[in-house]
Amino acid sequence: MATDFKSIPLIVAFHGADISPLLANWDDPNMAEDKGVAEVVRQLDQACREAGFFYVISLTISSASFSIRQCIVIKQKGHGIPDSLVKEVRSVTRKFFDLPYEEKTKIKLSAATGYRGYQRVGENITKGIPDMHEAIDCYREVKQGMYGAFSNPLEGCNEWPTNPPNFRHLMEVYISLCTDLSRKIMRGIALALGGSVDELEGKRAGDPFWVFRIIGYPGVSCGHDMANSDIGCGAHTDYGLLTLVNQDDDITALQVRNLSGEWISAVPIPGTFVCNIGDMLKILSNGLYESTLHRVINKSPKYRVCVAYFYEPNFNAAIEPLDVCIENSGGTKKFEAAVYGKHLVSKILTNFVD
Ligand SMILES: O=C(O)CCC(=O)C(=O)O
Ligand SMILES: [Fe+2]
Repeated sequence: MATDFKSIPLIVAFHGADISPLLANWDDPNMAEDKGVAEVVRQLDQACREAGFFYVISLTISSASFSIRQCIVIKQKGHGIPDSLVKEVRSVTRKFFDLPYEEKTKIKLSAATGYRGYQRVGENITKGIPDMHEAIDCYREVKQGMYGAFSNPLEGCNEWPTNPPNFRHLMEVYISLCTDLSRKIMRGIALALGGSVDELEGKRAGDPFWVFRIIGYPGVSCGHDMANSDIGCGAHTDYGLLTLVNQDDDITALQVRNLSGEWISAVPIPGTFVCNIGDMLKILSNGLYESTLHRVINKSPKYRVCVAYFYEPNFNAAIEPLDVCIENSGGTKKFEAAVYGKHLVSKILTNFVD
């Protein structure tokens, strides 16, 4: 939202590049001195300032059809999420949503399940309006009394379907790989903000919470009542640090708002994640980075699948602007400290009607 961007910047991972990559050097304490890393960090900074959204690509460059001039280059080694797994995650998601409602609702989300599980189309609410999507919501486990009273609503284990049979295993492997990838990207963002490599670890996000949404958006001809709303997911910002969106390759539906209020499509690029920054990173950066408004409208006749992984701070972290960001943004602290878990719980409690 910070500028009038007209497209989402691209960050590319590919074989054979001679630029030393952020992802291959992520655990090197001196990684900031690597020229290749410095270039990635510069471009991450630009993407976060201008759009708050960027693509990360895991294809070989020859199979990607876009202008290399726009790309931020990261070598593939160390990326860690095979494209076959990324696709399989969408494929089992589609199989689950294809099941009859009676089957899906066996893992129904409710206050009693810690807001984990399946929700039907229209059950999730954004700013008072039902969203035209169905979903399975998952969160990192919260044990009873783990963080005190404020975490009570989220206590519980995830509700996984038994059909398709490999669903849970696949998703858990995927979540773990998304956590690793996000941590590496956040190291680049920490440097981009002028902090140390581990600025966004330890008490801030050394033990990161995660949120995981498995989402299906009916197409316009799928028989759902579109009279009330054709919005798959209403305009919102994400709550945490960094989101990795794994979307269908053939449907353009995710839209991102720029400074003048235009909605810019995050056109799918096969083999990529769309990444965006959340409210907690906006606070940490003292507003240098914006958590950009986005929404989803599926105007296609086809059913759209999206699997969104959200990398978050420690659940009980008090998040406030980094000193270096206050200095770099005029010296005034623009946000008071916010406890991440409280922010999350307050959002979740307004997302559902009883
Ligand atoms: O469906 C998408 O592309 C994005 C979904 C989203 O923005 C969210 O779940 O926060
Ligand atoms: Fe979102």
